[in-house]
Amino acid sequence: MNWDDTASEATDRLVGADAAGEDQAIEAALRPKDLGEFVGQERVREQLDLVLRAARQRGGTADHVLLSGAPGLGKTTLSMIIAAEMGAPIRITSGPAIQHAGDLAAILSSLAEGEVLFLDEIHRMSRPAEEMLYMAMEDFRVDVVVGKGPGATAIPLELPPFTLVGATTRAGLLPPPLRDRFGFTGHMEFYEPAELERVLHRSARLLDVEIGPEGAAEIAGRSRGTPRIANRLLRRVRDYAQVKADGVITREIAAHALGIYEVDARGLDRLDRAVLRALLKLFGGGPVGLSTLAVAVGEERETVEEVAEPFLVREGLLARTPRGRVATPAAWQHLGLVPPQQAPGGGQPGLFEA
Ligand SMILES: Nc1ncnc2c1ncn2[C@@H]1O[C@H](COP(=O)(O)OP(=O)(O)OP(=O)(O)O)[C@@H](O)[C@H]1O
Ligand SMILES: [Mg+2]
Repeated sequence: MNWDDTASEATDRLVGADAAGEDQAIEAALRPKDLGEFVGQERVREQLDLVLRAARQRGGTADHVLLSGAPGLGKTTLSMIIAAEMGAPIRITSGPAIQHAGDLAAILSSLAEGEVLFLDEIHRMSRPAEEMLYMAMEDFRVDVVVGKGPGATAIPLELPPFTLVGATTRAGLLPPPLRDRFGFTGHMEFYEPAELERVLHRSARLLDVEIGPEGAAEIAGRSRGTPRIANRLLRRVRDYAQVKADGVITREIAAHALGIYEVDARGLDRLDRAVLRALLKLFGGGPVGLSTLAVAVGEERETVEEVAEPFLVREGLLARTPRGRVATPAAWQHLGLVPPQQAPGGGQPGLFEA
């Protein structure tokens, strides 16, 4: 068995960026179908638009495209848009699904001319498959090895021109020879609240939910810059609006509903706040070691480090220093607490220092 506790902990969260069970079915329905519908990511969209237009004008296939960015920012969505814009079919697979080079050879040799091959989690492909991919990308050719040992021969196989779209959450893990073979790399950024509001209005329309501008702003502010989270929070708020009110999502309804789910105004959930509160209240804002902090909140080290901390760091609430975890002034402010040095009576500075 291969239980990945950290991953399951992360996907169970309402504000987790990875796709959870319920998401997968509904995401297909909410996916923008063309570049015009795709919200935000202006730079990537503009660049990609040029790449695709030029390819269409030439009547050829588009260059290989690498999409990198955090989970839930729209990489899979964009890959489908690329195929749609090129009027090409799309084949979907992922790095972990390709165990052997032979698996990849089978997929590549069955591609139609101009087809888009979407390779999700491309950083998790096996080494031999990766090497086969180099040649396929560059020369549209693979060597299929027949037989074993000294009698083995490599039979070259011509491939029809195709467009590889690779997606990765960890661009840094890609070997440079692979990265270099993409004609275009799009880095997906976290979304601005105003962009998430547009995503929310669009999704609400598709889900046939009535939402006011302030309701959308309230949800957007809690969505951690991520459309997937925005769409998920929208569904929870919709339930609440339907059961407890007249179905219309206002600022008040959104704030109430997300309060019930313990997602606060900045998008922190119970775990995030537990970590911050322990850091502030038990350790005076740090520095404190990760293990000590994890014990204090009754979680595994990995959960604190991989599930809670990245967002706290991104939000400027927590810093990882060589001496341990340290809270920033914004953390005190967010939890409505006063740092010890400023407390009336002087507090007890130095008490928790190493
Ligand atoms: N720019 C956007 N405009 C509107 N909706 C978006 C946008 N980007 C993403 N979404 C929505 O967010 C959801 C998640 O997007 P998607 O599955 O493409 O993310 P991803 O980057 O592939 O995530 P992962 O890394 O987990 O595979 C989709 O349902 C999609 O509808
Ligand atoms: Mg995806």
